[in-house]
Amino acid sequence: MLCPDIRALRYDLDSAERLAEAEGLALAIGVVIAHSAILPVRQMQPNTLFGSGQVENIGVWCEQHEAELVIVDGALTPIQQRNLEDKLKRKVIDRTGLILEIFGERAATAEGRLQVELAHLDYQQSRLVRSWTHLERQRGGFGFLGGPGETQIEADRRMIRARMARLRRELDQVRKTRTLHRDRRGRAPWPVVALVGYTNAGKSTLFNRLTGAEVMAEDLLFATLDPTMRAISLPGVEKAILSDTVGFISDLPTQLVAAFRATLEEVTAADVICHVRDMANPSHAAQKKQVLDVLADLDVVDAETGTSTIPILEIWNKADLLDAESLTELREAAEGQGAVILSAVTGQGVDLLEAELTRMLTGTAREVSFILPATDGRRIAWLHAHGDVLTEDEVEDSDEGPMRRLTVRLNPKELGQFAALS
Ligand SMILES: Nc1nc2c(ncn2[C@@H]2O[C@H](COP(=O)(O)OP(=O)(O)OP(=O)(O)O)[C@@H](O)[C@H]2O)c(=O)[nH]1
Repeated sequence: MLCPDIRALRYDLDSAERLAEAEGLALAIGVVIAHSAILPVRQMQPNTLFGSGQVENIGVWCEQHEAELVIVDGALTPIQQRNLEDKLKRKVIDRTGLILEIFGERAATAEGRLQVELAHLDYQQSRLVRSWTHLERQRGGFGFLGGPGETQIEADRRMIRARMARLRRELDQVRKTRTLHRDRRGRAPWPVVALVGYTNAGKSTLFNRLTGAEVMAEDLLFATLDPTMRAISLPGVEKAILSDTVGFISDLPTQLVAAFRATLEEVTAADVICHVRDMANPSHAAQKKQVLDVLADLDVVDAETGTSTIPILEIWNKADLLDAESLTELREAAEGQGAVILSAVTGQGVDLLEAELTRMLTGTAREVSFILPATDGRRIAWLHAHGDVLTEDEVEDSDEGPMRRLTVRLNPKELGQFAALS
């Protein structure tokens, strides 16, 4: 596992933290790490990224440890990858390749799988295109055109393009179905709580604790690629939906940002976002920034002011790993910031989280539209008595007799009461 420390680049995490994260990612797909190194790169070498002395050292490590795979936690051009493979006589993958492997292994839903395949093809295509232009330039230099190489690469590119077009159509279809489901849920009288957080922060553990579900308890990064939704009950709120999301990681390669944005769309429909943070991790501040950047990307948080369109509750997790002194300091800070300190593993503090969620959910009113038979005087009167009716009109051309459409502001508790009327 090689972590290039490239002088010309700015990193959010320091190199030891980056290496630790990358090792975690590799472990998540069952790679056994024989040797790790941080390699300073003063000047990026176009052919091999690393300098020739460094490449030699890598070769020695590979021999010593009988390594089968070399992972470079950075971006390699197709040429660098090929040259390194030639010199080291081993498979070499870069960070995008590694994350694609993980995503590929973890994708659970149809949409997740389609997205992973699309991202994979996109990655392959860029490699083919680039090596093709490279070949073309060479051929031009020798003064002849065409040749067997070109036809093969052209054919590969055509095949990839066709497959990508088909995948996009399938994805569109899956998304339409998902939106339909979400609309249906949007009309359902249950508030949605979305768990977000940096990878390994403890979202799945907390999700299991709150829902009582044995979903995944392994010590794995990316235990969740696709949002998982479950109903939870909170004191005072009849029912709420808890959704777990994919863990955020630093430096997500751009091809993947687009591909995985959709898995986070659930977050934009949430009533409350719980941001789970691993307070025992020394990089928790940098990790928080990464999470807020992703939320800004989803237009949930304003990148300039830091204000959010959806209330965000910070959960300071892994309290059991902190010493008494740090815990006292955190308690004071949490009070000022409205954060909840807990341990998803021991369960300590989870009752405080439930109480805070109840408070937030019963406090926030939502705009909901109902279409009711005009003859249903009881429920229409109930909405006027309990909610804030914003609009009320007749639905034209209804097949089911005269209907009325009411747009009402109700808090989740009232929504639950209204549902219980029918
Ligand atoms: N000691 C301690 N360990 C915790 C706590 N919460 C989670 N963990 C551990 O942290 C690791 C990661 O937990 P997960 O729940 O899988 O983390 P996640 O945020 O869902 O991770 P991704 O799926 O990668 O996004 C596991 O080994 C958990 O057992 C906690 O409160 N205390």
